[in-house]
Amino acid sequence: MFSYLLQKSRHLFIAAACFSVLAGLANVSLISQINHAINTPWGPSFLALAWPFAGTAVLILLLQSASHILFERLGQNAEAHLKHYICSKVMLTDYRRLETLGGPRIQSALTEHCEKVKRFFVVMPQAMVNAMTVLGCLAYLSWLSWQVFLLAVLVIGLGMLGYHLVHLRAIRHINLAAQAQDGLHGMFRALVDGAKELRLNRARAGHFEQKQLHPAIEVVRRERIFGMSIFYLSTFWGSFLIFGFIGLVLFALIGDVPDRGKVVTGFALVFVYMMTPLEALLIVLPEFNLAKVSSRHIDEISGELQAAEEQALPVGGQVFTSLALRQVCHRYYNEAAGDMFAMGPINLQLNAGELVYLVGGNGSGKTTLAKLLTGLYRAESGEIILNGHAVNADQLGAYRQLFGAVFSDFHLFDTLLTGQDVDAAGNALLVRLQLQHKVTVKEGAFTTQALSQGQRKRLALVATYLEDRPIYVFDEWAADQDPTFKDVFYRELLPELKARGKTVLVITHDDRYFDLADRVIHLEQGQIVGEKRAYRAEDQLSLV
Ligand SMILES: Nc1ncnc2c1ncn2[C@@H]1O[C@H](COP(=O)(O)OP(=O)(O)OP(=O)(O)O)[C@@H](O)[C@H]1O
Repeated sequence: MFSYLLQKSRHLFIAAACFSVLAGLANVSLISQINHAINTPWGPSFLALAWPFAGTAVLILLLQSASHILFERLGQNAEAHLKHYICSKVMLTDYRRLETLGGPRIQSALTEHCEKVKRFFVVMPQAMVNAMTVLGCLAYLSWLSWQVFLLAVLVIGLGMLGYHLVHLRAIRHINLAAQAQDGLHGMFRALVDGAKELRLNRARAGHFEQKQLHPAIEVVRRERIFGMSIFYLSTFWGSFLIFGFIGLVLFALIGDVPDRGKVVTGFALVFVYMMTPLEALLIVLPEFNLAKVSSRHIDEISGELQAAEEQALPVGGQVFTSLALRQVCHRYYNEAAGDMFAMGPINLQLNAGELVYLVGGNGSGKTTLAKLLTGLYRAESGEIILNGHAVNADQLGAYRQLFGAVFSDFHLFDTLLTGQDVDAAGNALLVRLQLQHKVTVKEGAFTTQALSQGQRKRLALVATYLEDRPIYVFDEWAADQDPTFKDVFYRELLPELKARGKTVLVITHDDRYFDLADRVIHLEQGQIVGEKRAYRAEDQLSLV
């Protein structure tokens, strides 16, 4: 991911890196000027050194500011780019895969991991300036004494080897913390979404807080402390080597040379000047490693978010006449519980203008069948036949556009994207569903969503109704509506849709209205066990 991001903004990166490198070189030039000034006697030639000094200092400030601004820009660009990239992958990913992957992992990729990758760019300019300063100081050292220079290279080599070994260990802890953090995102959601349940049940709240939330926070805390402590211990190792190096040079290597004072001052100046950037460099290294870990997590998650190919529907697929599931099968496997739910083989045909009810006990597979029918799930085996033509996996995206649906866990968007002026039609529907005093449709959007769950479900119905698709699926829409709205739904809206030639599949337990359906299909344990045409209340569903 890093190389891709760098590649994408390479011009900006090169410019920012050049500013950083120049700032580092200017830093080194400043130290040689200081050393020169220390060894120049007072007089006009000494005073003449002030102007280049001032010029170099101003140049350093300008270069550093420019590189900071450019790297900040790079960081923000990288974060925004990653968010766009992950979001569009999520949008295109197979629905079932998304269900399996789970919201918390995507959430943490979009927040924490993107932020850490951004930090890479934010800390980069200072790291580059520091690295250049250290390299420049080393070059200056080599000019002062090649023996000292070789010793410095040896020390830095040893330091880097130690760092590498230690960081491998630290990253293991940081990874564990990242995994626990993914779980925490789910818990944070439960903290708000489950606020009612938690307040109504102290035992549950206690269990959730003590056995789940706190332990997970604790794991993140502990593993991050371990990981980061190891990182900082490696900084200690680096500083230890530097002190050892300075001691060796000052007390063992220089010896009794002529002009000893001048030589020692020169070395001391370089050491003092080099120490701060070297330490800053050591401290910043963990951030690079954290960014690397996060980038790997983003790679992993986006690898799992596989977009399907998009192809148009088969010829003649656009004008809907009939739809059939042939030998369609699907399985859920719950690894944790060692449990499996198998649906199918299902054979089912829906024709244009048909009103079909799908009934069955809880957990019999009605919603799963609706998800297979609408193309949200890919069948493990079997076929979907649209207007007599098989729909292949790559055509599912186009196929899904035939449907308007309200599932029981619907999400209500503010805007009604129907491509035409729907305010009048929307407001007329709101009147029929007695919501006109609460909400209106204005410029293609609902004026509010601050309504009861049943009222919001009526809004979802309005939004879907206005989409004007050939096939509608309603998953227990009426379950939480009062009798008046059940009547409006079953006796007015559904027959109206049918009269407009729409095909409607209604998942329901409302047996009072079964007689209004053209067909009632009975599902149990993932199998169609009965079907009745022109159903009457006294009818029993017969086995197929
Ligand atoms: N996302 C999922 N992951 C794993 N298993 C699932 C998932 N969704 C449903 N199941 C399993 O599939 C079975 C059928 O579920 P489904 O929601 O299709 O039933 P349903 O007939 O719509 O039930 P209800 O009337 O309660 O809404 C359930 O028994 C459940 O074990």
